Amino acid sequence: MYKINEIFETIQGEASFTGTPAIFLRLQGCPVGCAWCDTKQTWEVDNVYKVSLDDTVEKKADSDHWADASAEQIFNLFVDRAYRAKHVVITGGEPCMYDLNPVCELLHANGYSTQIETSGTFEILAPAQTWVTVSPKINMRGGYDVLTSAMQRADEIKHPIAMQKHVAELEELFAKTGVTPKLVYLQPISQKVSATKLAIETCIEKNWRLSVQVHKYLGIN
Ligand SMILES: C[S@@+](CC[C@H](N)C(=O)[O-])C[C@H]1O[C@@H](n2cnc3c(N)ncnc32)[C@H](O)[C@@H]1O
Ligand SMILES: Nc1nc2[nH]cc(C(=O)O)c2c(=O)[nH]1
Ligand code: SF4
Ligand SMILES: [Mg+2]
Repeated sequence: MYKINEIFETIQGEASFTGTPAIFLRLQGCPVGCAWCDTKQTWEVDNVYKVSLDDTVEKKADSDHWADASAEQIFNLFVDRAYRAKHVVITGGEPCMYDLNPVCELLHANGYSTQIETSGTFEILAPAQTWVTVSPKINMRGGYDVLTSAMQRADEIKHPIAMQKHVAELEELFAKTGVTPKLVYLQPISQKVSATKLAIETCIEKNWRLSVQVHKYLGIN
């Protein structure tokens, strides 16, 4: 069973798949505790806030309500809701707290592509075809060995930044893990003007890419 915070259809607003119609599956629970996290409502799994699956679909506002669902229930819901997107983004919270093989395999068998957004603090349990976006949480909870294997598995790295030290810690991580990622995105934290300026300058300097959370500028989910 997966604990679902919300399910909605939108446009992927971050990194390589920006602009791609996608169904978002947001899972409940994350122990990492990033100060600037924009989905703090997903951190705790409180049984008081357990609701029915229908009550987690296309939420009007962020909430810490969640529902249990199996891979089959998730897929059936996509069909019932007549979602048209064929790309599924599994995010959270921290989705790698769950074994994502069952849901990804079922979705692949039914013609969907899958993508995971993860902090690299838990082992990634997902099929080889799944696109993995690692947003490495450096100096946060989670072991270094797990983070290294997540970096090796990653199809893209997406790093939220606001200060020069965030750039330095990313480069230190590349040196420490010996991983030179194919695709590196810098994502300004919370659309801050100074963070955006730093990200633009750094991307040009290092030939990395910019990810600006397009959905937030558009005011969509
Ligand atoms: C909310 S997290 C959920 C998935 C997973 N826990 C992770 O951190 O990758 C999804 C993405 O949003 C990024 N993010 C979270 N808060 C942000 C913020 N305030 N500004 C920019 N990016 C943010 C994360 O680093 C991650 O890349
Ligand atoms: N449109 C849209 N794109 C996203 N890309 C990553 C998201 C996330 O919260 O993980 C996200 C999100 O919440 N909405
Ligand atoms: S790891 Fe992801 S969900 Fe967890 S606190 Fe950090 S940004 Fe938020
Ligand atoms: Mg988001």
